[in-house]
Amino acid sequence: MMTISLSDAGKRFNRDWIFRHVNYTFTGGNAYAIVGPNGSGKSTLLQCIGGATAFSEGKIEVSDLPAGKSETKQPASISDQNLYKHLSICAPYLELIEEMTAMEFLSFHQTFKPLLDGWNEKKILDYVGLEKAAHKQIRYYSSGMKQRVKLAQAIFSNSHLLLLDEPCTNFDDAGYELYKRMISEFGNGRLIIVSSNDIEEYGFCTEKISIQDYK
Ligand SMILES: Nc1ncnc2c1ncn2[C@@H]1O[C@H](COP(=O)(O)OP(=O)(O)OP(=O)(O)O)[C@@H](O)[C@H]1O
Repeated sequence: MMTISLSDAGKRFNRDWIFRHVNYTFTGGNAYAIVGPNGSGKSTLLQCIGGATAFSEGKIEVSDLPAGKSETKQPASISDQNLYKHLSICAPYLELIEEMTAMEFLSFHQTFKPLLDGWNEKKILDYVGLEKAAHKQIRYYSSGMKQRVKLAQAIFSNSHLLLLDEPCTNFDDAGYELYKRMISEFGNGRLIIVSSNDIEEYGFCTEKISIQDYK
């Protein structure tokens, strides 16, 4: 079970503080929404949690208790340098490798981040409705199709921490349905943090963090 604790965490760019004094504990098996207006710092907080960028002040502590171990055992703490091994992320600023086909991309990606047990590239592309485009270069995909690949890559990676930044960008109604189905089928037991302003994207989250409370 993964736990992430933020103590007095803050982030600034140059002289501007984006958020400060965040004291919060995220625990595995739960889903959290980070909400706030455009430019308020939702993506920045998510990137700091994922270790893509550092907090400017405060502390982040991450621990993970392997499944099946007794809760009384001391959880293993995870260093900042190792956190990336435990997480997967879907975000607008992360690029796909457009020269590859979706099949090649998932295949490449799983060489450094294994897929969920029992899944392979073909099964995943079938699941997300891209079976006909599986062997087409991603550069020829529509924006919604690209988003399906991004989301599939994050959700079907075998990770305990799932960071979703505006996960339904460019989705049509069927895309939203697919997203909800994926969360309910593959979200259990994971720690999920969604950064979004769209209730359709974060409606399943049980906890809500308003970034405006940390200005
Ligand atoms: N690398 C950077 N250098 C300087 N300022 C930055 C940088 N990245 C983000 N910012 C600023 O930090 C603030 C928060 O940006 P962020 O992208 O986290 O907001 P957001 O809440 O996710 O917005 P949106 O809802 O539009 O996605 C913005 O004012 C932005 O201009």
